[in-house]
Amino acid sequence: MDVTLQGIDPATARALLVACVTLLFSLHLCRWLWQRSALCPPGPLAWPVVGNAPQLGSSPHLYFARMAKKYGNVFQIKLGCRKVVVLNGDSIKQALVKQGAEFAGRPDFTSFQYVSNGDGIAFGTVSDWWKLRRRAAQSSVRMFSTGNPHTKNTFEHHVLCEVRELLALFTRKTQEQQYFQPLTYLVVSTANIMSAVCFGKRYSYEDEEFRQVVGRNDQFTQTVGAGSIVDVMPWLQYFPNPIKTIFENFKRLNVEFGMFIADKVLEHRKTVQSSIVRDMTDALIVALDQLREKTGRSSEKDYVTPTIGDIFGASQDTLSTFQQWIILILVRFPEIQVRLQQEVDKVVDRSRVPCIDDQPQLPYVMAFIYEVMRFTSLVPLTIPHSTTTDTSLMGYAIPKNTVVFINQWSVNHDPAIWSHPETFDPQRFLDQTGALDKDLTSSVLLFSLGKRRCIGEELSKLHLFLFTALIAHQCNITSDPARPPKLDYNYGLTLKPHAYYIAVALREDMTLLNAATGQSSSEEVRDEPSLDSQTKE
Ligand code: HEM
Repeated sequence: MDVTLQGIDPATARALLVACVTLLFSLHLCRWLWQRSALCPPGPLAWPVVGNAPQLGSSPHLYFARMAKKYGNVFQIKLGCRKVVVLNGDSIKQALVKQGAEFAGRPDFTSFQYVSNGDGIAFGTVSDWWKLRRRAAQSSVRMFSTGNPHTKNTFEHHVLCEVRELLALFTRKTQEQQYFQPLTYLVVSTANIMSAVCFGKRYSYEDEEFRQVVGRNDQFTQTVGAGSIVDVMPWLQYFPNPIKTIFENFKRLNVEFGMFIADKVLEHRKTVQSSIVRDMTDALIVALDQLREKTGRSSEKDYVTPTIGDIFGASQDTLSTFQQWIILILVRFPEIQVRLQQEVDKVVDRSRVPCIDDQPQLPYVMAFIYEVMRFTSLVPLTIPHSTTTDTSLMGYAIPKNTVVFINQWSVNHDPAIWSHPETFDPQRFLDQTGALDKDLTSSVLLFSLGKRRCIGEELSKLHLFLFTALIAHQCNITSDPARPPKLDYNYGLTLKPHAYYIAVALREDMTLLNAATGQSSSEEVRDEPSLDSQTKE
């Protein structure tokens, strides 16, 4: 030691030491950075400030599917200054089911704070209290839909009554205008079914407050859908621009929606009894009050409003959009409408209306519904997820709090699963004996998977079955030859079909529907609707 250091003064020795340590540290850092970048998901080059936002275009799910072909099922983009990992194809099951807890978070997006005041289930991130509330919400949904034969029958009655009102309205509109736009009526009709189960009340098609509350779904879904600009470039809120205006409207509609729901909860609280649970709001008041007591949160705020608000909001938007697609597809493919009619006529005949118990005997109806789910993928990306911890997926490192987009569309249009995925063909879900192919129906991804899977899946399938079977049994729907229907849509959390025009003719009269709903055939339909907004669609 003495020999090597001989002739070197202490200051030089110290400098050499520092240089060596710095060199070693730099080498180590370079290696670490290299390793990290090697493990990062690949992805397209991003622009400064805006990232890949301009590339998303009007259909981000299609852009993501194209990028997945280039970079693989797990890739990364930048939106504004946020990194977003996009999952496609088989990586979705791996993340949401096999590594469910790690991918179950929600990002801290600005828009999410305004939905249900940031206290809801759908847009809130995971916590123990959130899990308890989610479970309570799930069981109250079941209690008023698919829980047992009695609840199923009550739910069926709500659907029957609303389909009856809707068809009476549609035939009257056809008489008055020949061809009319059905989109808004389908929203009010669906919202009424969910209002009956959530609040024990239906509304007239003319009710201004109700129309205001449910008539702005498109503004809501545009802002919370994956790829929404305000969430990744929040600075856009601070000076006048179109995004700021959209966001201001979004905030206003959330406040108004919250007030509508809070009012219903308040009314229920005045008369609720734990021995007679009348509807989902009652069920949630009882369940959440018990939970608050059990967990020592009695003094905390009331979570009934955000919870029932999420159920009502999530259900009426998705189900009404689904119905809009069903009607559009029936007029776009009239031969499929005829095939549905043939099946229901054969199984149900013309002496009664279709009911829940007919479902196993109506495989083509179910095949049609699954094909509408697959083909439209009307919720193309789920609500954005985030990682709850540092994790890795398919060999790529994904840090905690990374925003994750789940591209359901990519699964439903994967040519490895579906032959000619761009063709609408319900037959693909039937096996050689004409029975529903359960393996294939379970390959459709629309309600997500894992810990964030939709809590309304069973209710939705029951609702959509009844709606489709009743429509096929009761009426003929045709499109306006002067305005042929197109399958175009506006992107958002749900894909909204563009306006289209239809005419509706009853196949017989309303006698069977009246009898099934306990309505005398001479009775007038309850409301005379005049939705001005129809002309604005
Ligand atoms: C066709 C109808 C429907 C479709 C396509 C649909 C689809 C979805 C999707 C894709 C999600 C997001 C899952 C995720 O982020 O991974 C979701 C969440 C949710 N849905 Fe549905 N949904 C439908 C109907 C309903 C109904 C009828 C209800 C209530 C009765 C409902 C209540 C909810 C709730 C509360 C969540 C949030 C779950 C969570 O964050 O843990 N949905 N739904």
